[in-house]
Amino acid sequence: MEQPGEIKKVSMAVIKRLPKYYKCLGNLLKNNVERVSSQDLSKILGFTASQIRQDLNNFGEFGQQGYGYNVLQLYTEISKILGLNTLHKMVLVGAGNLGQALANYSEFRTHGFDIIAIFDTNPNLIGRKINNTPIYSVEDMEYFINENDVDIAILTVPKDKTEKVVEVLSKTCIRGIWNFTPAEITTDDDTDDIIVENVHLIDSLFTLSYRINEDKLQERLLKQKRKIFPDCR
Ligand SMILES: NC(=O)c1ccc[n+]([C@@H]2O[C@H](COP(=O)([O-])OP(=O)(O)OC[C@H]3O[C@@H](n4cnc5c(N)ncnc54)[C@H](O)[C@@H]3O)[C@@H](O)[C@H]2O)c1
Repeated sequence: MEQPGEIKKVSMAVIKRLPKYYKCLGNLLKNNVERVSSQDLSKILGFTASQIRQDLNNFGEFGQQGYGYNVLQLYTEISKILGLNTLHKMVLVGAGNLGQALANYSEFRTHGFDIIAIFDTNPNLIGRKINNTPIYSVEDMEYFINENDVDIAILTVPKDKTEKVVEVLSKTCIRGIWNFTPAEITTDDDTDDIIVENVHLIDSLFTLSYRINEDKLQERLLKQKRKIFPDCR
């Protein structure tokens, strides 16, 4: 049986829900809530209570019948699983529109993700600071990353520059790339050890568009149905 504190491999679907649990438990802690039931969590999060019990069972036997979950214990455990109990050093590559917006977002630091350097090729940017973080020449990136044991690179360079940057990153100790460019980062022998997480706002917008369309379609179908069956709800 899994003991609290032991970490086992969990599915990607569960991992994607973990930040929601983490934020929710954090809010409960702020409100001095010591324990919570899966039913309470279900009301807050919108997942079914049985889904929640199943998800959280991945991390040990935290829940007790009639007691629920110990909020602090579960919060601490999820923070460990998400790797939030350690400080992550990050660099940002590409200090343009998006890069500057991300560098100015102080919430990353609050959660232990510290952007310690920014790299760019533009001589007008090199030497300046964004949110107190210095911008260096991309020429110095490889040395800097290895010297400072950086974990994560945030990629906000133009699409056609991505491959070159990734080539350099693959020679460093970087473990993860948070890729905001539209470029597909292919993993070869060099980049195999680097985990890539893609963020595509456009995909999210398309999903929203699909849902709006679907909603409109449902309304249209309902209107047509009501014409034929006026009592239909
Ligand atoms: N993921 C998303 O949802 C999303 C949203 C908007 C933009 N983007 C993408 O993010 C990237 C940046 O967009 P932007 O609007 O900030 O562009 P931008 O042109 O304003 O900024 C790009 C920056 O990268 C720098 N740069 C160019 N080559 C470089 C290199 N080899 N090394 C380091 N820096 C280099 C440029 O000097 C510039 O400062 C683009 O690929 C864009 O398509 C993604």
